[in-house]
Amino acid sequence: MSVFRPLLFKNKVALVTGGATGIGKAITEELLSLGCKVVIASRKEERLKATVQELCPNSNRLRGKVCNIRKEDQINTLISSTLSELGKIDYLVNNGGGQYLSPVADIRLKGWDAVVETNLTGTFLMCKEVYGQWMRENGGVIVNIILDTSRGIPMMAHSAAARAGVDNLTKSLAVEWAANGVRLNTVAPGGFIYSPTAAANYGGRDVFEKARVGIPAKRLGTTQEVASAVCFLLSPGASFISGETLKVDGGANFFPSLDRSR
Ligand SMILES: CCCCCCC/C=C/C(=O)SCCNC(=O)CCNC(=O)[C@H](O)C(C)(C)COP(=O)(O)OP(=O)(O)OC[C@H]1O[C@@H](n2cnc3c(N)ncnc32)[C@H](O)[C@@H]1OP(=O)(O)O
Ligand SMILES: NC(=O)C1=CN([C@@H]2O[C@H](COP(=O)(O)OP(=O)(O)OC[C@H]3O[C@@H](n4cnc5c(N)ncnc54)[C@H](OP(=O)(O)O)[C@@H]3O)[C@@H](O)[C@H]2O)C=CC1
Repeated sequence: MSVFRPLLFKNKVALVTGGATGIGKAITEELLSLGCKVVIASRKEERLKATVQELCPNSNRLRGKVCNIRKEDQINTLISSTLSELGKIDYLVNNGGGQYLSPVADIRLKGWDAVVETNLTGTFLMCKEVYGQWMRENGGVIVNIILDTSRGIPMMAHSAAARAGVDNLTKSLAVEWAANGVRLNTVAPGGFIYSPTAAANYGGRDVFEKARVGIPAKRLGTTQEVASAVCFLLSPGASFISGETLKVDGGANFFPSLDRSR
């Protein structure tokens, strides 16, 4: 059950990238339950269709739109078509993203560029376009999902660099756009929020289970727990919070050792 008051969200329009799977799907579910209209956007049409069918089969409060956030023209169309269909964009959640595991020595330039384009440039383009087409005149709230990069991320250095860029971009925009009524914050999940799609990218549930020892709470995080943090930051309850980074990691950042061999 939602911990938020539905009235605060009723009839708001939210755009969630990567909203068909994992954390994004949990955010979508929470926003729908609060009365929002939601547009989910990502590359694979079949995932979008399946999620729309599962969560909202009999209404058009949930729409899926194919968009690769590495493509500026596709982002432009995503924003303009959302505005022409739904009339406004109150909330943007930049959740779509990812990377692959590799030591830095083996990362090729093409792979580095792919990860930076997806996570940093994609977020920059989404923010810039939604601001230019709507939020500059009308205000709004943006939440960017990153990884917690505060101690670096060995084997994911490309993504860590890109996500740290998103974190800092968020702070700059929070200042630049404050006078236009736009708030932006970052949510930084610790490494191990279990979802089937996330696990599939990293060798299955076992890889996530092994991380428990490094988490003071001794359990994995859930996608719903990330969704709650996102909805708090979107809500009027956070109306004087901007440029902040909220970690959702069960205290893992403060744990002295992430030695996963124990
Ligand atoms: C020890 C376990 C740690 C678990 C940590 C858990 C914490 C984090 C969890 C999450 O982030 S969950 C989200 C996971 N989801 C994803 O990561 C999915 C999205 N990922 C991607 O789409 C890709 O990783 C991408 C690189 C961002 C985009 O890939 P795409 O295939 O679209 O790019 P291309 O342009 O085709 O490839 C460019 C280039 O990139 C290199 N590369 C891509 N994938 C890999 C790979 N798996 N291994 C090595 N290299 C890869 C490669 O150089 C590609 O060029 P070519 O060699 O194919 O010419
Ligand atoms: N699970 C975890 O432990 C953690 C996850 N995160 C981050 O949270 C976010 C959600 O991850 P999670 O739900 O776990 O994993 P998922 O793999 O389920 O989510 C990634 C989503 O991003 C979308 N996506 C990827 N590349 C693009 C692109 N170029 N354009 C548009 N959409 C794209 C994918 O859809 P499609 O492939 O159809 O395009 C997918 O829906 C990601 O940014 C992830 O890195 C951060 C910390 C920890």
